[in-house]
Amino acid sequence: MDPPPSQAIRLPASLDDCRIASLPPSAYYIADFISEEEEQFILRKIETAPKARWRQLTHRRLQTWPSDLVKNTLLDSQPLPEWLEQPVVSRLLSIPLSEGKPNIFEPSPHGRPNHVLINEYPPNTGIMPHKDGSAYYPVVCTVSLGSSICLNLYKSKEDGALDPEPVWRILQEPRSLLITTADLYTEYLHGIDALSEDVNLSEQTVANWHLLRSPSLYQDGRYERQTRTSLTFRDVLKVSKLGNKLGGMFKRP
Ligand SMILES: O=C(O)CCC(=O)C(=O)O
Ligand SMILES: [Fe+2]
Repeated sequence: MDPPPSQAIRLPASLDDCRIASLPPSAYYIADFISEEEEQFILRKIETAPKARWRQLTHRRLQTWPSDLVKNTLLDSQPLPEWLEQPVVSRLLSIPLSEGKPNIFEPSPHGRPNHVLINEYPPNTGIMPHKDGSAYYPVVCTVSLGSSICLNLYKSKEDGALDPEPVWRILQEPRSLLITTADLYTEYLHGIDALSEDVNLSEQTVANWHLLRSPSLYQDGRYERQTRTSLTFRDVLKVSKLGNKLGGMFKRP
């Protein structure tokens, strides 16, 4: 299965050009981050991965690449497979934060994402509001495939309880990239409602409305979900070179 030829995707000159202005710093949304051919290619790779790659939760299933974390640590020093590096990681690293500035992963420990979580959401499936925790550098890059879906952002109340009404909603279209960082990583929770359709979609209720590829699709305020697959690219802070250590243990003195 060969990757599709690199398409003429026109990326923004910098992330500044696609910042979601109505959110606290900083979140970025690029509607056309990959082509339809690239979307299909990645979906095929996920589908044809060995069955043992899938972890089945009650409603959702997921894959982790190159492997699961153990105590917040990436034990496997293997690189990501080529189909996750190209085109997504290379494109992520090619966009400067502002013109003339480095990319968003430049200050991260490994200078690039080293881990990808793949989540599959059939209609009526979501993910409970949560924070991503301390295992990762606080930059989250999410590529969406197959369907649009709404991500909700929540604020915790003073007493730590969750305010059940989301403060913002971000609509993620298929082939889009969403990047969330900083306060959105540390102070807010994110989640997806388990719905068959997203409702009440409008310029007033969707934070990234002006950055959408096809706002006219949501003109009546509703979107009936198909299966949406997300790829979450992050830099795991702790990487243990277990393989090398084991190699060392078996060396002759
Ligand atoms: O699928 C998504 O967009 C969110 C996934 C997520 O929040 C997570 O796996 O931590
Ligand atoms: Fe998350």
